[in-house]
Amino acid sequence: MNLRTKYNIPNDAVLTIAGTVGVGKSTMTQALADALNFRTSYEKVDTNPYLDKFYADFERWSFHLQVYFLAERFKEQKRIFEYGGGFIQDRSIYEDTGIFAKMHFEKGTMSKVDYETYTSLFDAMVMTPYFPHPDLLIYLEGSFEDIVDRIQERGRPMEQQTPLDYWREMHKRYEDWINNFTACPILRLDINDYDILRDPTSVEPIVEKISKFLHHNEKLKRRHS
Ligand SMILES: Nc1ncnc2c1ncn2[C@@H]1O[C@H](COP(=O)(O)OP(=O)(O)O)[C@@H](O)[C@H]1O
Ligand SMILES: Nc1ncnc2c1ncn2[C@H]1C[C@H](O)[C@@H](COP(=O)(O)O)O1
Repeated sequence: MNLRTKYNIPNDAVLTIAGTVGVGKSTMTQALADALNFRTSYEKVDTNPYLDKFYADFERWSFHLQVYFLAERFKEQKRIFEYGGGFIQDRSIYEDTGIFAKMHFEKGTMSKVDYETYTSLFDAMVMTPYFPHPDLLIYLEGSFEDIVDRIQERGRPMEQQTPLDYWREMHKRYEDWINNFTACPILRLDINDYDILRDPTSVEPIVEKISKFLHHNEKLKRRHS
């Protein structure tokens, strides 16, 4: 019996994985998709035409990059909807505005007019009753030191050349962001509590937690309807 059946995870569920750069979202996306036999929706890094340029010059490229990410994630959202769910999504659309665009605006690497144009586009596309929110956002968290080690280990040159302060600022912002996040239910996982790379059996307790969470929320929804 596969884990989806064993833990009674609805086959149309949409689970999104959130967390700072390098925390382990893509690795978790693959592990959960394999365990549940779900499709994946990845953030494509290698084919992103702006990412390298952005890391070399934040001011010049931050608006272009945000618009690109928004378009890509929106297209993915449409694909997920067309398949009728059953997806694990590598990074949520909410992080683009709540973390990245906001941080670049507040740090002065995105102009006010660009930020306002971007947020009004984002709000019109996403913050509407017509936009399907995920059933669960799985938030991965860990210490700044562990996460920087992972960024180093993965070795993307553009990220290695970025000052540590950038990652420190992002790490802090993520903590504030998740503590105020309300768009959908959240399951928080500490990266020290599992090791899906070296121990494939560690995915099962995560699926069990997801199941409990989804069914608990389902009950709450029924009670309030
Ligand atoms: N559970 C884990 N234990 C140890 N290393 C991990 C784990 N998950 C991911 N990593 C490593 O951390 C790095 C970043 O992981 P990745 O999944 O690409 O992160 P993200 O998608 O959040 O940027 C990769 O080198 C990956 O192999
Ligand atoms: N919205 C974004 N703005 C700026 N940079 C972003 C955004 N979304 C992702 N990124 C960057 C961060 C990483 O360098 C790569 C991939 O992210 P990862 O967390 O490793 O999946 O894209």
